[in-house]
Amino acid sequence: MSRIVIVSNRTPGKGPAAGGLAVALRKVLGEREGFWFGWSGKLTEQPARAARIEDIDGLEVAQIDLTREDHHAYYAGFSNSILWPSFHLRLDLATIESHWYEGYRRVNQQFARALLPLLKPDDIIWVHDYHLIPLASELRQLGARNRIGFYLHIPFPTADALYAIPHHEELMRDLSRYDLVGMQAKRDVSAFTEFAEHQAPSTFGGHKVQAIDFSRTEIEAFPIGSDPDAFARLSISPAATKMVHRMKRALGDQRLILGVDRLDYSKGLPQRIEAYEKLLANNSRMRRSVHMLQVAPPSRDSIKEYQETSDTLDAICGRVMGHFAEPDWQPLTYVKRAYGQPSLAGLYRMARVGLVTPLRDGMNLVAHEFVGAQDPDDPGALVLSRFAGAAEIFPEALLVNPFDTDETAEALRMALDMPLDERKERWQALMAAARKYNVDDWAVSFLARLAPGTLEKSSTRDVLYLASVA
Ligand SMILES: O=P(O)(O)OC[C@H]1O[C@@H](O)[C@H](O)[C@@H](O)[C@@H]1O
Repeated sequence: MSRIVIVSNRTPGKGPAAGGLAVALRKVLGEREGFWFGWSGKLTEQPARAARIEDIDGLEVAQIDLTREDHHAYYAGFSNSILWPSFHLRLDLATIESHWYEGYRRVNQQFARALLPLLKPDDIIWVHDYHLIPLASELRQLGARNRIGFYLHIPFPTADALYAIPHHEELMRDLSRYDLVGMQAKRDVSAFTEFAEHQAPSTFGGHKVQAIDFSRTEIEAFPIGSDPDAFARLSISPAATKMVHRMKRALGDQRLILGVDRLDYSKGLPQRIEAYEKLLANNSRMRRSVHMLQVAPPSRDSIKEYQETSDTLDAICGRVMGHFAEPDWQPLTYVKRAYGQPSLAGLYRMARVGLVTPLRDGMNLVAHEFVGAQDPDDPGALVLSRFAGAAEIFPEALLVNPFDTDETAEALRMALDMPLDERKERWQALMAAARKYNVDDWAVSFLARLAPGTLEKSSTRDVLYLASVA
């Protein structure tokens, strides 16, 4: 049986795996032979030529060190100051320093050179996310003939945003070197197909670039999910229950509105707090009977735009507190810290409203986990951005335009006033979808498509969208 090789920028660490994705991919590697390859998290003077292989809680992990300079250009630079904002349609927040591309490319070459000697001819390689778009090209250039798949965890940009990315044509050509490209949502496959079918002439150097041949590459939507039943169990675990008791002591009868997001400008946090501010302003009866908790662990804080988002959020939260707080009532708690899955599961379960309003998001697993954690007899309501991939899976959520804070405020009011029967009905549909699009089937479906015949597909989920681009 072929081995599976997972490649991603970050590798799983020691101790309990944090997210559903890491758990699912660990499971794939637990059931089959294979290993995980990625950056070690270490920065060195000299680039590492060979990977160090370690056993991490029974999982074989091969890691390489990067130089500080390369890592900066590859991670904070090209990946997170150009690709991330552009793919999330925030060109206003992109820093277009095209020289970062060299570092990005160098790191991808370094990954390929260190990975190649570890490969067997029939290994199936699964590359994850925007940091590693060129990896298949680099491996193929070194002679690898393996089946190689790529999964993009973030949204695919519209054509205009794509054209603003330096070297976008090379990146698209790189994608054509994969056998399978997986995306989160139908809209991403459509955006990709739009580019592939109407490739604009190059704006660089005045010469026409030969059209990219995508005929060997399958493009398909594989919406990622969570393990909602595991989350349901976790939400009544002792650690979760401890958190619930703690919160109940603090909240009394107040209904909880909960947001949990990395502190990232794509998550729409300022707009979300403004919507809550409008809820309180327009519905004085809600004051003292609701409380909003926003958990926002800091992220990528070496990047200026992230620091600015953090400052903006501090100011908005301060404004709401100053305006509505009373000596014995606070409208809002804002926590800039990460919590473990059990505590989060407890918080999700006790929340009356899950508020998930990214301005643009690949999928958004918080929405899935919130659904999984609800009490079937008294479920909370989900207010969800139309611009999260999750909106394609969860039409029974209260879908909002997160830029329209009046609309989000009104959805919050509806969620808080929603009768129990309606909450149950909506939740049952949401839970059925969360189960159908679960993370285990996601991994199996992707691998079955990447290596037909060598893997059994046990999934019952539908293929959402398949585009064949010639
Ligand atoms: O790895 P970072 O920069 O801390 O970001 C966390 C994660 O953010 C996700 O949204 C990306 O798709 C992942 O690839 C990434 O690992």
